[in-house]
Amino acid sequence: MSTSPLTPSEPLIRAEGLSVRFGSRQVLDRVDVAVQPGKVVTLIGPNGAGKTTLVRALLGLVKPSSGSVRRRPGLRIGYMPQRLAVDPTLPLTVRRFLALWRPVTAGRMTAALEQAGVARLADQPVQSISGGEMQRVLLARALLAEPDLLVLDEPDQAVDVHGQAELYARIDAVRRASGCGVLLVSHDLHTVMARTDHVVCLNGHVCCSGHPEDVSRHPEYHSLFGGHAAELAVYLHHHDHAHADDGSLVRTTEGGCCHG
Ligand SMILES: Nc1ncnc2c1ncn2[C@@H]1O[C@H](COP(=O)(O)OP(=O)(O)OP(=O)(O)O)[C@@H](O)[C@H]1O
Repeated sequence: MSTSPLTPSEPLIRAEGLSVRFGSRQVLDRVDVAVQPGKVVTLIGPNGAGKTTLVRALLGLVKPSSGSVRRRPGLRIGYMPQRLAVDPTLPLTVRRFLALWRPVTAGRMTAALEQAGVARLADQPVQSISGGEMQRVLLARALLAEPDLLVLDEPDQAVDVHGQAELYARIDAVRRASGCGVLLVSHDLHTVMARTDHVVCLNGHVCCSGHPEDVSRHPEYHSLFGGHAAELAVYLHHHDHAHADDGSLVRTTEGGCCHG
């Protein structure tokens, strides 16, 4: 198994045979995943499946017990964690909160706040903003890195349905403008299926992975997500097309396979 850095013709980041143990408990078992520039890869799986652990191992925050994580040299990663505790006693505006981690120019700060749709909150105390607004502030924080790879751990939690659509539109706009790759953890199967290039269905190991439509037909996906999976299979059945760059319809083929 190679441990050398990835070249420009390879993905931005790649995990191969990645296993993680916490004490005697094996949380990840020989997981393979890779993110290409400009593509969205989504990790789905039940609670405790190891999604956050996989993200943290990719970021170098958790040490694998075996396997490798390789990156392009100099890869800039913007990470939006599931949550970030803010000390309620610290008098911090959103702007100052965002500057806690790295020196930021005023122009970069403004751009990140605008890209995340929170420019109007810049001078509000960070403790006073809502949960959904905080998610977008955390997106702005990830964007300050000017990332080649945006890693978003459940960005849609605490966000209402309207807010979710807007949040995903913003993430999509960033991806299109910068060409960054996106690695997403989500429990929102509808969003995953509609907005993802590649899905990895995780439950300690990779149950199945591939194009969302292919994964939605996979028996392991159905056994993990039960009734929700069936609803989506019906929904997806009518979506046997894609859109070309000019907006025209392109029929896509039925079938395909999943890779475990
Ligand atoms: N630092 C740690 N030490 C011990 N066990 C841990 C640690 N981090 C995670 N775990 C355990 O590993 C398992 C996987 O956790 P993880 O947070 O990766 O799951 P997840 O798929 O992200 O779950 P969720 O959907 O609930 O966020 C859980 O059982 C968790 O308790």
